[in-house]
Amino acid sequence: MSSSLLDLLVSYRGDRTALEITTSFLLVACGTWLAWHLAKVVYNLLFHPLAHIPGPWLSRATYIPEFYYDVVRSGLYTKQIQKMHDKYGPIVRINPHEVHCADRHFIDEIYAGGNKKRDKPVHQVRGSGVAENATFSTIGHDLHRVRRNALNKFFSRAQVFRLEPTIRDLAESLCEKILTVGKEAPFDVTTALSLFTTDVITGYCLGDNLGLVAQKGWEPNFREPLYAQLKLVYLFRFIPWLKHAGFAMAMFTRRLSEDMETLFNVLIVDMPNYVKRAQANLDKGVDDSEKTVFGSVLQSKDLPPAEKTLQRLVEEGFSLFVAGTETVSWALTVISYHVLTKPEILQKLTDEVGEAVKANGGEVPDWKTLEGLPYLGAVLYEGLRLSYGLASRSSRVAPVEDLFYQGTWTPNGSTAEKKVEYVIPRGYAIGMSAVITHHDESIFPDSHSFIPERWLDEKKQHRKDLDRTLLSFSKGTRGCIGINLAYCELYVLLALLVHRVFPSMELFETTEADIAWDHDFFNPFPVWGSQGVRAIIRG
Ligand code: HEM
Repeated sequence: MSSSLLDLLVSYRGDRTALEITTSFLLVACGTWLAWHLAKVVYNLLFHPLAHIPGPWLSRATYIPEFYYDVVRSGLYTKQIQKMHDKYGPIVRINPHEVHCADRHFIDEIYAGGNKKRDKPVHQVRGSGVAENATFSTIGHDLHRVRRNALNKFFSRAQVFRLEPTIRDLAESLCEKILTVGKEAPFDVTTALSLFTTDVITGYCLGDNLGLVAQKGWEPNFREPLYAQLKLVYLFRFIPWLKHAGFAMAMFTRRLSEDMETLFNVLIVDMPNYVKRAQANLDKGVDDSEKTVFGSVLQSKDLPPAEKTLQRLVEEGFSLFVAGTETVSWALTVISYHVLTKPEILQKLTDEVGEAVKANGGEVPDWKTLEGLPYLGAVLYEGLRLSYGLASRSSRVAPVEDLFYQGTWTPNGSTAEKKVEYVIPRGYAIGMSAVITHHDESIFPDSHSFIPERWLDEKKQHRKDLDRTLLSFSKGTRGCIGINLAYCELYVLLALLVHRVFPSMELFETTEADIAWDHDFFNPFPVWGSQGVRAIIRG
């Protein structure tokens, strides 16, 4: 405190020292702060609209447990949520304003489609970093519908069929690269696959792929920089302004790593240029709405001009880039691990794909034909189940209707089934987590094992009832828009890997711990210190 201010304070209260006045002021401020928070705790526990939902008192009263487990302990809150379900039942309150559900029968209510309105919770969306105006991060249902409709056509099945030859070329090139570069030294499988997924998404959405598969080795790639961004998502939920500081810092330090430098060049230099190019083409009357996502969005008649600004489109592009790379490469990594460690599964898969290749004149058939191969499909679905998509919960808010939950629960140590009924009032978040639902033993027995056969019925047909519980792509109006593109990539690349690469590929110093979910930052992460899934080409 400056001496003139001290003088002033002393002159006002001559009988007390400035120190005493300052101390009193601080005590009053702290007391008010404490009283306010205590009042909030009492309100949250006793009078809040979610007060009737069970859960640990500290989670019902404050965000402290979520902050502690997700930020301080790094992505561990989902595990605590699992424990809460074990103790309190299928519906639990995990923070003052949010409920979590572990009952698959409620999926269609939470992740509703059609005309039911579903917002995303603000707390969750804050984690989306700088792409806060992308479709993925849109909070309100109505704005989300407008933004998503503008993208829908570009991600339709018909559009993916049109671009399948490009995906196929890249998949063939990746197999070639693995077979040659993979002979020299063990390589990281996820990184190799992410070169393909990055090229696909940039080629598909921007019209130009980045040429990562075509480059000589595995570097540069975006895996580490993207993971570094993901590791901040929970921190941003609690301190949202940090995302701008974090972005500025990353800009400042980007020259420290070649990968970071390349990623930032794509996001900050290339992405705006792609938007400008699409706008220039539109102005010239050139129709590239089927070639680039920006061309498609700029031509949308439903989207008002405010939604077509350079900044918003760059954020949309950034979000597509992130959503479309790690998800696909992680699913294929998990599948590769299981197939290569289970000879009987590899054999069945090789036989089925081999037959299809024979019937197709020696070539791996197209996506449509591959979709008809039951065992290949079963392996893919089982891989999607155990790679989870998003590992952290994804919640929805029903803004104009209360949700009624009715279910049953048998508490631990009891044999008696209890009826459970709750109303989740409108305006409050409720979500589920794939890492919990995908281990519901009532529908996926021996759920931690990789068993493709569970997806096949007696007639070797795909079991649709299991699909209804698969949350890998989420469900409803906010479900994955890239699902067709993802399936095309997964079918085509997996069939090529089985036919051409797996016969000479061996895992290198890799165990199940390298793929099993240990913690999460949106995406699932294996145990700290994991060296990743590594492999080498023999012979
Ligand atoms: C195996 C691959 C993939 C998985 C497992 C996956 C999973 C998911 C999940 C779980 C969501 C819902 C997110 C939420 O609830 O907040 C989602 C949304 C989304 N995904 Fe995917 N995804 C995959 C591939 C792709 C691809 C290739 C793209 C391509 C662009 C993509 C683009 C998106 C977008 C834009 C959204 C937001 C949709 C919206 O909010 O309307 N995803 N994805």
